[in-house]
Amino acid sequence: MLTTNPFDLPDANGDKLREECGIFGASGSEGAAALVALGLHALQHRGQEAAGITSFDGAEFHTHRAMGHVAGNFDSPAIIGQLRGNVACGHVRYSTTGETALRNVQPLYADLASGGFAIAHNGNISNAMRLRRDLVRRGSIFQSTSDTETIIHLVATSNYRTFVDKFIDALKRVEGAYSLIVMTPEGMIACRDPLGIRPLVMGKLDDAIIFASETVALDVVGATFVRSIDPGELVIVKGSEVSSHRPFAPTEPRPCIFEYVYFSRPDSISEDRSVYTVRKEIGAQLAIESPVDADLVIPVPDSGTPAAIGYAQQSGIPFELGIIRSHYVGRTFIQPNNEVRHLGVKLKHNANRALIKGKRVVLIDDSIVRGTTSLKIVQMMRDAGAAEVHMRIASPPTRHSCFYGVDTPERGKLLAANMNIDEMNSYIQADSLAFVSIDGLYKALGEANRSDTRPSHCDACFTGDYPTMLTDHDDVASVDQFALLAERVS
Ligand SMILES: O=P(O)(O)OC[C@H]1O[C@H](OP(=O)(O)OP(=O)(O)O)[C@H](O)[C@@H]1O
Ligand SMILES: NC(=O)CC[C@H](N)C(=O)O
Ligand code: SF4
Ligand SMILES: [Mg+2]
Repeated sequence: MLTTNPFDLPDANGDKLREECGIFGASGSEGAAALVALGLHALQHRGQEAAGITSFDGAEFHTHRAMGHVAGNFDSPAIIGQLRGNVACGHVRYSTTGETALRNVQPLYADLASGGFAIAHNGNISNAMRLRRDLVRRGSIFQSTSDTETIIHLVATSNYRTFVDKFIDALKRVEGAYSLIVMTPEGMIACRDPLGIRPLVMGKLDDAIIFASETVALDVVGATFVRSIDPGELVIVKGSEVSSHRPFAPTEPRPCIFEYVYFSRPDSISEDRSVYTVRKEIGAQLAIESPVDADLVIPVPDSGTPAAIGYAQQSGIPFELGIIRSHYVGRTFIQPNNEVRHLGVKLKHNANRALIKGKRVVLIDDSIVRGTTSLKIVQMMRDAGAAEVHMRIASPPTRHSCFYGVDTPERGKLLAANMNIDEMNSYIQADSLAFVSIDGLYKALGEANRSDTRPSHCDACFTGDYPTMLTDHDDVASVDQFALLAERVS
């Protein structure tokens, strides 16, 4: 369904696996907002729907939030100039709860009894609906449909005395995934949920303390990496004073393994591991587990590239850029609907014909979600004259939805939730298809295999083993069950 303007894309309908959000905070830096804008720019791959920055000048909070990219929204000196103060935090968004609308763009802000409160959140609260219902019954008036706003109301209605105690009380009532940066008149707090599902790191730039979703954002602003925020840790910055608090009972962390597969930028360091090196290692595992006789290893750019280098090095098959990617199209994960997604893939990738003709090629991509990309790329290789097309995927089949800050399509739309590998192979029309095993993925992280009893990461989208309660999901399921029962009874 094309309009007369082929680039005039219809509104998002939210049924595609999207990425996450990115958060960045700076405390103690003159013109902190400019630094935050640069940091958010480095995190743009994590969220391209909307961006926002809130600053505090010692007396007042200032906010600018808008739909669209960081560059378009924060490249004007007038806007940056109005975000006064030496403390600021910001957010790039992909929505997981609440529609793509200005009222849900973060940082969210409220005037509480304790003063101003701004919050930037990466993750998703898996009992937000239940909490919201209870809060609304008790009189809370929500301004947005975002899960993040429940934290504001829980803080506002907490019976504890100090702000920090109210905040901790609120966190103890939410389940799911959250990396947060919050600002109050007293200072900045950065924290991670007890399982550390979403990432968050701390850096330093002269006297300023920086918090960011990924280390790449520290690099971009010239900050040095200090350490990761620990799962369940709150770091409080008040002027030049930094203190660490651990209000939760210690648990085995479960950071998201998909950060290594796709979300993080390859030049980031995650939990002391280079994301690039892990991706190469996954490719090498894939070559060990699923070798193929071929002439060329070809990456599906962008995020298939490091794994393809690993596959080529391990197999000895030459690596070539057999697909050229347009730099003017973003990630196709985020294309809003099927028609546009197909168009997007064609706009984005093109076969390097001169290289392909008559060759047996191994295509390497990081993941298959709906299969849109694989289907197109295999066909593209055939059209360019490939003799054989073998597809190798640097993650296990994505069979389950994510409830922790990644907007996965519902299960029914995940190719691997509906088909076995042979069926998927027929669907994408490749000569062969293989995925790295779940143990192979853990081997790439330096572990012997996946521990079934104590897995070191969240890998629920591959295994269905969710590390937290999923209250809202279960509520919906029980409502559905109830409706089904009522239907049967009537
Ligand atoms: O099976 P699908 O539904 O097509 O989704 C999977 C594809 O989407 C992602 O690429 P994307 O284009 O989003 O980003 P990238 O440029 O970082 O690879 C991923 O790397 C796969 O190529
Ligand atoms: N992807 C995310 O981390 C989203 C944060 C939050 N749940 C929102 O929808 O705004
Ligand atoms: S379900 Fe998948 S994408 Fe979501 S947090 Fe777990 S590993 Fe990451
Ligand atoms: Mg891709």
